[in-house]
Amino acid sequence: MSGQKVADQKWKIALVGSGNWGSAIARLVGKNVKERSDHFDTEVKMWCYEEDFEGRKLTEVINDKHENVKYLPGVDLGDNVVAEPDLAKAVEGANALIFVIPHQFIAKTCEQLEGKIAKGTHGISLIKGVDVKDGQIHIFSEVISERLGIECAALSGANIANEVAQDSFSETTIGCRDIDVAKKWQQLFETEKFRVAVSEDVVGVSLGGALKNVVAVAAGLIDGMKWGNNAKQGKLTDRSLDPARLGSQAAIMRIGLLEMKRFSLEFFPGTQPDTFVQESAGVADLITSCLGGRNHKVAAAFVTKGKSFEDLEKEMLNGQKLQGVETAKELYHFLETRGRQDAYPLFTFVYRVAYEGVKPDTITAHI
Ligand SMILES: NC(=O)C1=CN([C@@H]2O[C@H](COP(=O)(O)OP(=O)(O)OC[C@H]3O[C@@H](n4cnc5c(N)ncnc54)[C@H](O)[C@@H]3O)[C@@H](O)[C@H]2O)C=CC1
Ligand SMILES: O=C(CO)COP(=O)(O)O
Repeated sequence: MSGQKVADQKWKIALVGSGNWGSAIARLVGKNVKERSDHFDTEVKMWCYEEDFEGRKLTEVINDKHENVKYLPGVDLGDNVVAEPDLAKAVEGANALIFVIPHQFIAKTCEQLEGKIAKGTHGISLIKGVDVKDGQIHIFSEVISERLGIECAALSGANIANEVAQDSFSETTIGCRDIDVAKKWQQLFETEKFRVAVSEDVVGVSLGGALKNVVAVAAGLIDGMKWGNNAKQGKLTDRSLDPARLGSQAAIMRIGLLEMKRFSLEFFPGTQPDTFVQESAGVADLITSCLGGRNHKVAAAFVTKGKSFEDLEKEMLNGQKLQGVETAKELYHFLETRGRQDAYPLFTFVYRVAYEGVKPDTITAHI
């Protein structure tokens, strides 16, 4: 592709991932490439980490029904989205890769891809999390870029997969330093109902999505503590917010947002503080996740059911993965190596509740 302007290149897309968000994005991208076939190859490969589904291979069922019956049931993915269990085959011939797997699996997945990706391939990470190793912290665009030797942008925003899959209106942010490449990604993802803004702040876009997951856990704990009576009366719903407690939620979001910003500026100098307030990847994603995401839902159940996060993830998410609790652990260990846990009381509190048995109702003594 060298020498050719990005706008004139025809991109062939492959997704590395096929979970709840992966499938919703595969559907959206699948529709767009059909409509924009001058710019994109019309087949979209989707790598599936293979598993059995009711006695059959999940990939076979997806390709038969054009539906990810496990991770996005009831949604037509389109006949040009092709599930592929072999990672190397899934990315073969693609020159644009969308990375969308739970963050704990990216290292292993990159390991399998090393040496298999052509120079000049474009990447974008939709993963919400951070990579912490040997006292160092990185965003996943950097990890992918370094491991695979390709440029990698980021996409993050207030995007609940099931809502995007129903074409509800929402916004997102692409972080990409090369404006021509950013425009091409925008052309791939944007629809009338899925608005895509572009920012050069790849780090801010990535950290907004990663860090808000920890805050969403705290928000869920708050809701869980106030749900006691409703739960007993059988009125508990995924999104039941007690109107009398909205101030508590707002307090968690405000405190959380400040920690997110402080953390980003301290450890990723050059992050643009405006990203957190102006972009969907910042405050909008924080609000959405604190009101309605999986992290919030499971954290509320942690209080009401008294089970571990690990057990609740298995029980409530049917194979989908929580990112916030794992991220809280990674942040805690990173901060510990620098003696900075006390500067981030909310992040630290979430870690202590999840892993050290600290009681959620002591939150106000900690933050
Ligand atoms: N679901 C959502 O609403 C949104 C999710 N995200 C982010 O996108 C990323 C991916 O999330 P989802 O697509 O929702 O995934 P998910 O939470 O549905 O996770 C299930 C996926 O993980 C795969 N998996 C399980 N074990 C694996 C392994 N060992 N190696 C590789 N893959 C394995 C499963 O096959 C399945 O495809 C996460 O970082 C998440 O925070 C971002 C925006 C919205
Ligand atoms: O990132 C998300 C919404 O933007 C989804 O958050 P959860 O993983 O908590 O569902």
